[in-house]
Amino acid sequence: MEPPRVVLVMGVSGSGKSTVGSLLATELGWKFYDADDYHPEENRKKMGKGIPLNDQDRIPWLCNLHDILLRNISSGQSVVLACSALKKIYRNILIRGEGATTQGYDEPGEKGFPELKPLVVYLNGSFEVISGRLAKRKGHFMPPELLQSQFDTLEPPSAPENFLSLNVDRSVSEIIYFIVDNIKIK
Ligand SMILES: Nc1ncnc2c1ncn2[C@@H]1O[C@H](COP(=O)(O)OP(=O)(O)O)[C@@H](O)[C@H]1O
Ligand SMILES: O=C(O)[C@H](O)[C@@H](O)[C@H](O)[C@H](O)COP(=O)(O)O
Repeated sequence: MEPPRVVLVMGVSGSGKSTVGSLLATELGWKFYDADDYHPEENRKKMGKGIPLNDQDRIPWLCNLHDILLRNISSGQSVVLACSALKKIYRNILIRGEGATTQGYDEPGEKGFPELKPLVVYLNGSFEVISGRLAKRKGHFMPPELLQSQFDTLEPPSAPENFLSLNVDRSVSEIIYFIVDNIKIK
């Protein structure tokens, strides 16, 4: 049997993480988690007031998501996670848990636990395209004014991260096709 896998769909607000992540999970028959659903109330209120989150706000949220990923992988369940994961240290926390705040990228994670080695799908796009999409999006707590701070915080994935960078100018179905194709050949 194939070992369980994780795909992390990341990018700034409005890059298409929730849209691509949920359809991808359906296509693959994997479980889908949207990190937005796991923000504590304080984080939602802060973003709702137009104040960007900082490391202190994000680290406990990311640690909780790490635990969720680990539980799924330990029970043999493959997962797609849509999460902004803007900085490299945030992605490292998703993979390795709280210890990642003091560990280097290549140091071993928690002993006795299966290692999470996600495929990181980075949805990249210009400020203009993404802000245009956010301006049209209805009923979401994230104010479009926070987009610049998201770009300022963003650290795109780089080696040795296992990543795929896809431009959001492509259609959602094309993006999903590329991801599924990449998963099949690995
Ligand atoms: N590749 C795409 N092409 C056109 N519109 C898209 C694409 N991806 C997402 N969208 C639209 O852009 C908006 C933001 O997408 P969403 O999935 O909510 O982003 P995120 O979860 O990253 O904030 C939504 O209205 C969605 O329908
Ligand atoms: O780390 C953060 O600052 C947040 O996670 C942020 O990046 C995320 O984008 C919001 O939760 C809004 O949700 P959307 O990404 O769905 O707009």
